[in-house]
Amino acid sequence: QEQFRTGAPGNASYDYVVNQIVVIGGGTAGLAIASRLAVSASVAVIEAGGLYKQDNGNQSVVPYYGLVMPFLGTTEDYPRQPLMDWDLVSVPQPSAGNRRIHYAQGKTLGGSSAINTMAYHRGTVGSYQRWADLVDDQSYTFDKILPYFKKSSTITRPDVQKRNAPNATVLYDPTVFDNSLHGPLQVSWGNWVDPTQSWLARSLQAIGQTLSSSGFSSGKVSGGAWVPTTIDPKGATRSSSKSSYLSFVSEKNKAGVTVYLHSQASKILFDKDKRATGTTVSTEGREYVISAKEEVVLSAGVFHSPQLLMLSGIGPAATLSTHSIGVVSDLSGVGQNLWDQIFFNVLRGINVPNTGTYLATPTQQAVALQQYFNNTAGPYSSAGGYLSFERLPPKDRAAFSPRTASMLSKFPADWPEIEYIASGFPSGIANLTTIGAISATLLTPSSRGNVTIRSASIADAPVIDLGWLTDPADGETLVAAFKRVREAWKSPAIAGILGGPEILPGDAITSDADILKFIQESARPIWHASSTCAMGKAGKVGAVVDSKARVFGVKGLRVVDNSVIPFSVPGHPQSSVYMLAEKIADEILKGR
Ligand SMILES: Cc1cc2nc3c(=O)[nH]c(=O)nc-3n(C[C@H](O)[C@H](O)[C@H](O)COP(=O)(O)OP(=O)(O)OC[C@H]3O[C@@H](n4cnc5c(N)ncnc54)[C@H](O)[C@@H]3O)c2cc1C
Repeated sequence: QEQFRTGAPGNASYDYVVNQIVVIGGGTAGLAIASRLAVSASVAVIEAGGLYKQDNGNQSVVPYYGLVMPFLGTTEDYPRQPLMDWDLVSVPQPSAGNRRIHYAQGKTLGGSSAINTMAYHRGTVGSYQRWADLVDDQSYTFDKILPYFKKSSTITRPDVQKRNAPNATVLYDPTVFDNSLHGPLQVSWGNWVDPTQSWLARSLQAIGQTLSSSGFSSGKVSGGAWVPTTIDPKGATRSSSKSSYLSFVSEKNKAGVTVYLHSQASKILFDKDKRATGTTVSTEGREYVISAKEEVVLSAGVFHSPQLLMLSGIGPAATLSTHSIGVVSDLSGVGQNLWDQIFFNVLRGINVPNTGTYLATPTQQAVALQQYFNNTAGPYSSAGGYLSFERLPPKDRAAFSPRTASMLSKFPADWPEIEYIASGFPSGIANLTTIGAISATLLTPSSRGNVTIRSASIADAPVIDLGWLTDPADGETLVAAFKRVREAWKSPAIAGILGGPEILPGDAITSDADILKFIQESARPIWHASSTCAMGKAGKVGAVVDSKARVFGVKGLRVVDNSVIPFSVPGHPQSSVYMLAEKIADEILKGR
């Protein structure tokens, strides 16, 4: 049975609580793996945050808000929401306008699955083959992991009547889902389509990114599609790891998960044989130990998993010694190899409505609310939208330096370089309904960042260097993508809706140097950072866990979250995070 504890257990100031398995971090991967393991083990989940419905209300439940939550702002002066977000701000990024970037991460039961923008799709056949090769384990090829993708998700086809959008036809391959498995995560389409997006989709199709007939979940990520989202179609609400996996396990009344809310793990403990025995935890200022008879699973996410490893004596020996932390396992890769995908927008005025147009006045909002409550439809049910992926065409690659061409040639042939997203928002400018945005996201970053610790205390946030644009190949690729975005904006398919010249960066920006400067000054995170505790072959420099997610050099400790995926999967990662949790849960259950 699902249980929540909000205070420290027992009355003493220092207690022991023993479970078979302790999962640190009740986020996307953490709740998925805990729920599966609870079939036969007693599992404790230690989560630093609370319950998002209480702490963030509709914002993290109603799909529309997923796209506009204010605390997702990326500048240093973003509106803070400490009940939901870790308030992480990077060090200045010298190759990106020297900006410090606020990088939102969910601090709540459900983790980042409770604040993400819900797009759901999978990586490419070639990218998973790369994963398998990097970790020397062919059980990571697409064919072999497909059963875990299927096990984790249930798809519901779009409700065409409610969507009421003949120009936004959904195409996907139903054979790569299997609803008979009752996968906890709900995948469906919003019952509303932003008119701006269906217009801008045409511009991307007009420049050669044709509509994919199979969508993006069958191992091909190319061309355009209306992407499905992690929305539960029953009430048109967010499907997070909490609302899906954790509710699923309690419904099935399995052995049970005990969740410790507002509880921060501060140090993983080891016995003399370097076996993980549990973790120290602090709840509302009280310190105690939660012990694990079998194993500890660390699922604290891309920034906090490496932090906790280092605080516990696992990491680069030099870093540990700087902070007087005893070395348990000297692993140079902990906190290194940070991959991140960044994007920029090119904005133009357009004269078609956007979703916000329908929510502009209190009367409109009241109508929309009724549509949402009575019919799970209307603007509040909107999420996801139109995504388009491509490898840049030969004419655009022709400008690449030999080095950049060579860096890009190292990616598998089916790995797209750029993702384009079409969106729009109210303009606030007289006689102009909408500011349309076409963004380009870099999916083949060569720059790498890192995470380290500020001190030996969990109270100090990790130090994050995103490494943005430090490799010139990334700037060159994004300059080429910028030109593709302008080509889309200039396509005759949308000439009739344009209202005035380019708003951002503006028609004066034409040289490669100026375009690059614009990109450096405006690049933003799409929040897909990964790979800071990379999975790899035993003995390979930089590898932190093996292909079963076991940490090298110690026993009884695995890391299962987006930090171990050895690269940023092309596109949006949550499906792969859930897949990994399912795969490792299977592994653990088989070994019990
Ligand atoms: C704003 C945003 C939008 C995104 N949009 C999309 C999208 O549309 N599609 C998509 O596929 N992906 C998207 N992503 C990415 C995706 O959501 C993440 O990659 C994924 O959720 C990461 O899962 P995780 O398990 O690695 O970490 P998380 O889900 O972040 O879980 C980590 C958990 O550990 C907890 N924790 C950390 N440290 C401690 C500690 N010391 N003690 C106890 N608990 C701790 C945290 O509070 C959190 O609950 C988005 C991410 C963000 C932030």
